Amino acid sequence: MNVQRLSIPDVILITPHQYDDPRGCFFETYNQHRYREMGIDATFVQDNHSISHSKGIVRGLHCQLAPYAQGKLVRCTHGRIWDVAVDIRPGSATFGQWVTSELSAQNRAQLWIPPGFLHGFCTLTDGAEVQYKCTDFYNRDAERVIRWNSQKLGITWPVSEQDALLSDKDQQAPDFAAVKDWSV
Ligand SMILES: Cc1cn([C@H]2C[C@H](O)[C@@H](COP(=O)(O)OP(=O)(O)O[C@H]3O[C@@H](C)C(=O)[C@@H](O)[C@H]3O)O2)c(=O)[nH]c1=O
Repeated sequence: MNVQRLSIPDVILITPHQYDDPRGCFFETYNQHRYREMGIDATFVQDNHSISHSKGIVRGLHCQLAPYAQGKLVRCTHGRIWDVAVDIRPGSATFGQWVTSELSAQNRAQLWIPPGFLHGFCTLTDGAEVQYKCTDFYNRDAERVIRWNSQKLGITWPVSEQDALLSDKDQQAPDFAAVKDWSV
């Protein structure tokens, strides 16, 4: 298993060890003991499976406010995605900074995004499936949505504004700069 802390060190990129044999391969996608050893002291209560049908679909940026903030362990099980996490933890030295990683069915990589981050992704292939474990339950009222290409954040997405496909909710989301209360 390869464990890499990103430029925001609480965000961790994990590549499980893969066991290959003539039948195919095997790898663990979550092991409480091993993940706790690397600093992911989380209890997961909900698993999500998201299917996107084309390239250039953007989901995000989303979070849930405290006390419903969710940590997420994200992986891509079909196709490729470009995954983004934005630090919105009050008082954090890296507040407003973001990290990205390419997750794919091929590279098996997982991104651990702790509570207190916005999350979003863009599909890089025609068809992508994303599965993620969450540390808290979905709560529509606690959800906050921020514009994916917020000028203030300056995230370099792999898709243009014209080509990006978004939900109505994500299209109408406010800019990061417009939000004054980040009590997540
Ligand atoms: C996220 C979620 C949505 N839903 C419902 C609400 C809605 O009717 C439908 C689609 O929801 P959304 O449009 O919010 O789905 P989506 O845009 O895929 O939202 C997700 O985006 C990524 C980036 C995340 O990080 C997730 O936490 C989640 O916010 O599914 C649930 O029932 N449970 C859930 O956990």
